[in-house]
Amino acid sequence: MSQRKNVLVFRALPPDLLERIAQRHTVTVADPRRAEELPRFLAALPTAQGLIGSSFKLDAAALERAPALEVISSISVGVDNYDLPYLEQRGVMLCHTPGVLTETTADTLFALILCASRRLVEVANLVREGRWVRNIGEDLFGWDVHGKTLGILGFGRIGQALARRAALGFNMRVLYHDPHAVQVAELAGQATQLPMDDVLRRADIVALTLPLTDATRGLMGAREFGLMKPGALFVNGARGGLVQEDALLHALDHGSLRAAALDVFATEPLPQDSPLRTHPRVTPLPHIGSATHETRRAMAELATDNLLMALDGQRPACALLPRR
Ligand SMILES: NC(=O)C1=CN([C@@H]2O[C@H](COP(=O)(O)OP(=O)(O)OC[C@H]3O[C@@H](n4cnc5c(N)ncnc54)[C@H](OP(=O)(O)O)[C@@H]3O)[C@@H](O)[C@H]2O)C=CC1
Ligand SMILES: O=CC(=O)O
Repeated sequence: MSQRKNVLVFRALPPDLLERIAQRHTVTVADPRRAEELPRFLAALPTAQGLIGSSFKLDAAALERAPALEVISSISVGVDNYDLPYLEQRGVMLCHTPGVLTETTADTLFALILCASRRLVEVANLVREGRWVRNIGEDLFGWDVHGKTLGILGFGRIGQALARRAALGFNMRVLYHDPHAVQVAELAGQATQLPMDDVLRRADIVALTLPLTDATRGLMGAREFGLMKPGALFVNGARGGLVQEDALLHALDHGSLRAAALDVFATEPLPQDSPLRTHPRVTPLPHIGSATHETRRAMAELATDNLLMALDGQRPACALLPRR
């Protein structure tokens, strides 16, 4: 039996998974995003050997308070909340949850495409608010999705799952950009890799499915929105920091972007005074890409497995750091 260690759980876990961890280690549960729990979180950091949670920025300054730390097990695939060079230099293991959320997140992205193209929120509100008194007119017609060209920036797990839905389910052409030359056999003839600017120029719908890093922060700015086809739809299911939000608003209000469908924002939760919250041509979601019962459960299980393996001195398959 390995040594009992201190684990700080900074995002709610299902009770049975908490119990699994507590059988082996000493657990503190404290969500730093809740003001009343922050003091307990800060008090537990100095002795914590394992951290498990998500949706909270743990930068170098925060982790300086955790000198005993051995592993962070993130309940997410994205790891932009962590300072990777700092963790690498300290030798702290970082694990994440790739794969188990891929299909659900691609579903969400495709739902956003359909929702924004067919204006589902607008017309549902018309019915709810008792304004459906005659057949709708052209002012509320939508745009077809089937047969269009979908551009995908970031052709990894989620990008490919989105491409499959588009090409195989909706007869769409797929253009994608990724640093790797990725080929997906079942999409042969229906998905083409191009430089990013060509994807932007040629796609009717552009979707982001790439990670937020120092290299990709602010990737979509005025120049990039300016390259997009007149009347195109922009979809972000990855991270808000990839987009210069002022440039997006400008493209909506003064450029030729038709609409934006966004699951993620530069600041989350979206500030009350953000123009993106109420813009008539923005479909905003509260970062729900992976938020189904089944997938959130699978993510929590995988993160728990990762944590326990790492605290046992093993390297889980989902360890990103230390790099091999
Ligand atoms: N909305 C939500 O709730 C969710 C959002 N996400 C976000 O989606 C992201 C992608 O997840 P996933 O598909 O599993 O990750 P993957 O690593 O499988 O795919 C991302 C791909 O994007 C590539 N990439 C990196 N930089 C660029 C660039 N400048 N241009 C084009 N492609 C680039 C990566 O290449 P390389 O490997 O070389 O870096 C990789 O092939 C996550 O990082 C996360 O931020 C994920 C889940 C849910
Ligand atoms: O945004 C979600 C993630 O898993 O990353």
